[in-house]
Amino acid sequence: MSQISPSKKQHTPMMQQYLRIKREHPNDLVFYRMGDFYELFYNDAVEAARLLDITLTQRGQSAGEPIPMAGIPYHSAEGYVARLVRQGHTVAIAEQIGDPNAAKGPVERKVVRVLTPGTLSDEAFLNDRQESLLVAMLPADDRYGLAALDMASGRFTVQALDGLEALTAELERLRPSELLLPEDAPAPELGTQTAIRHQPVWLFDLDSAMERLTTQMGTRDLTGFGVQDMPLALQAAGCLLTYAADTQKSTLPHIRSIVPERHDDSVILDAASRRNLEIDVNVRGEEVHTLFQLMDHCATSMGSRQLRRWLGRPLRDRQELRQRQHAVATLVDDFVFEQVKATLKPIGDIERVLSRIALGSARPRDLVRLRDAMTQLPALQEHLTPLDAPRLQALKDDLHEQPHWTDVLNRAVIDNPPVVIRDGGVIAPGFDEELDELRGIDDNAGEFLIRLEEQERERTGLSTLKVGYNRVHGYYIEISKAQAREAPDEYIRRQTLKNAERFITPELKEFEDKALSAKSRALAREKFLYDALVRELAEDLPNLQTMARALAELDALVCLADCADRYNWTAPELTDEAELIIEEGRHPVVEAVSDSPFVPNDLTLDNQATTLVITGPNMGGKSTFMRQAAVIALLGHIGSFVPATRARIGSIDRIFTRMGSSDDIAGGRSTFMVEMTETANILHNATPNSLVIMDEVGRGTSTFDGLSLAWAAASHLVRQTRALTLFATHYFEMTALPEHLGNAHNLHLDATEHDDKLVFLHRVQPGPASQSFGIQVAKLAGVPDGVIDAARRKLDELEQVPASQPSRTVSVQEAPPEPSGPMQADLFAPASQHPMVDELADLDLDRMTPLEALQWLYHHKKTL
Ligand SMILES: Nc1ncnc2c1ncn2[C@@H]1O[C@H](COP(=O)(O)OP(=O)(O)OP(=O)(O)O)[C@@H](O)[C@H]1O
Repeated sequence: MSQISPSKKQHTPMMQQYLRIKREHPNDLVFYRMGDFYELFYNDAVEAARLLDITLTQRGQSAGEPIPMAGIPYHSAEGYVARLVRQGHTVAIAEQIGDPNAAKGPVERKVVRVLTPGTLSDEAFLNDRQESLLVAMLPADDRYGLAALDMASGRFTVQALDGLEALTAELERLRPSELLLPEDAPAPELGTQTAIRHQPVWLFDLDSAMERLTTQMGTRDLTGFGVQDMPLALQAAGCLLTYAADTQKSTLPHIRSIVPERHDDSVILDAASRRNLEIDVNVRGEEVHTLFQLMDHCATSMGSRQLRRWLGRPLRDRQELRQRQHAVATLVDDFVFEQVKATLKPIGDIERVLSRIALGSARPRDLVRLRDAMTQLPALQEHLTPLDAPRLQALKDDLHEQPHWTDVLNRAVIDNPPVVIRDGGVIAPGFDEELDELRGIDDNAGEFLIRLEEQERERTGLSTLKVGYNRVHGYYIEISKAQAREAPDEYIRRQTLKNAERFITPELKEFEDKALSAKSRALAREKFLYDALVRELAEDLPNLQTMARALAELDALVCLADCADRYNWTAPELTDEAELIIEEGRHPVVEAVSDSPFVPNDLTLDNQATTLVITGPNMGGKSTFMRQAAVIALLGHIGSFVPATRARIGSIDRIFTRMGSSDDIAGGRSTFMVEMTETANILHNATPNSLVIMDEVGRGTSTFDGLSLAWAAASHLVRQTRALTLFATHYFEMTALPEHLGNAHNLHLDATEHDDKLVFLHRVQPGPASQSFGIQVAKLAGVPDGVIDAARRKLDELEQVPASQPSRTVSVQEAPPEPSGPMQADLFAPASQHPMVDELADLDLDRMTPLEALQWLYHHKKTL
């Protein structure tokens, strides 16, 4: 493949210019503007041709070698750029900025913007219901500084994290589009959608970061933002801002504050729990059947993104939650939310419009959207004024009317402007006298030409004479070939066509000069007025951003009220105890997608009952019951109503879930290893205020190992951690736990056999389950009859195993569980007569090599 030749001298001047630009953007695909095309050269061309499936051609030669080239029409560039950026590439747009007529040599060109996955603000590139985040991360030992920016809204946050687990959880929550990290740091495990960019270490320097941040915020220091104790995060923030500003070639005026997100302020969900609870992506990584999808009835995309943020970061601040809840209750009353929602509906994505205004890339329709939003403010005021909720009143104040802007935008912009300002036709008549005058000349042109045509036809007596205009040759008088010879002498030939001749006259030329200059002057004037308007709006950004954020929050609150009404949710009582008490709770998503009626269930987790051991058949509803408890706790912590007739939700600090996982092949960990890693995390980090959900812990290994581990983990949670724990298991032996530990209780779900059919009741009852129905469920799942019969026979056989043999299960009475005693010995108690056990007891492990031990195991395994 042709490489860029190192010798610059031999290249054409244009190529020299290109290579200069390319040298500054070695890692970007450079879109080099040439007339109506963006051209890519050399390796960029090859890469783009492959990625976009466009033709790879050649453009002459430079430095004695052919130049590979691929071109994209300027008008359709947006779609191509979007595709490249979505695939994680970066694109540098080099525009012509000089005047082609004035330039000697190639027109001056400059990179005006670099488009990267995490720094987009254009509508065409973004998912309107989801943020696209640029995140920078700085590791130091086992601590991490993290900064996150949503370029399209200017929301900028920082946080300090302890440990890899916390980092993974945060990255899972933020799902960055692009991640910056020092060049010497290894990239963390992430979803494939994140583009990783290593940055020079010096970009993370603390002093430069402080300088950059204070300049950005226009403050002397950062004390006002409460971030001074987070140096690592600030270093990451500094690097992030440098990178972001560099891509936009702008100072990013819409970033006006830096918000610390402290771990302790929110209910922490680790990465696995976020996935298990299917908050905004389901376990298959899709958005269907998620809590977010169920709840997102927001009127605006700003509201949807706010709701997603709330769900992603449930809060512990009771005051804040109570205020939200009060607002939701007020909106539910008398269905006020319906009116407010209808008023919000016509409002566009003002948050993103304002960012484009700040970045100077706002389009005419953005201004119309802003105007339309402002038109709704009086109605919102009217709806909100009588409502007695402090949060709604605060929002009402932020949504005050904007008479100045409503007036200016109404006068300035026509109703349905074109997509871009390039060809004019955006500024309304009557807004600017000079523009009106220039347009007047242009508008009168039509009349003048008709008059001229009539006059000339009459004067010359030529019936085929007509006056016309084309872009290349300008105005002309056209006469058919047959009559052309009779054209008057002062007619000057301009163009010869097959059947006609075209002429110009001094009068028409004079008119042309005036009309064309009026046209281009009008266009220039219009662009000037448009830019001035955008600049003026940008100066009022703080006020306008407050409005946009209030709109987003109001919309999200209205959405919570809508859900409360639509799904029949109620206000939970938020308490400060370590408790979770639910009456007739439902799982909102299962309820919504299920054809059969959902069976509501109660739950009490408090200091008398910290652990509930849940047994019951497969498909009985254990996972659903546990998940719904977590979802209800989570909803309570975003200020929402919950799917239950009553709920008391204590102050929950973390939600842990250990549920069925798959192999982490990429990470080189088996199912069992993943399961144990997650269990270890819970045992280390859960507190009495944590909600812990354990589903079938231990099933990934042999029965005895699994049961022992499950038992030990559950006992630890009851005795040491005292976390609010739901523990579902298929080990019936686990139901003996409550006999030994007062704070543990049994619950079960049941099924009955009716006419040889299995009917799941889905009703949670006190006490342990009586049987497991595993074989019946297998039958239901379509396992062949022959296999089912064989399984039944095997089951009978196992159930008749004499007590001296290792049994399939350990009955409740036999169950070991002297909690303080050594678990393993107890569990093996019924099997102690087995000769292998005696032999095992006689082994002198201290004198055996690992290999000998392994050989012993192999030997006995063979005899099984
Ligand atoms: N309370 C309920 N009311 C109605 N249907 C329910 C209820 N709970 C669960 N279901 C239905 O039963 C199905 C199985 O539930 P779930 O996965 O919770 O069972 P499980 O006991 O955890 O099964 P397994 O032990 O095989 O994991 C759900 O997909 C749902 O359709």
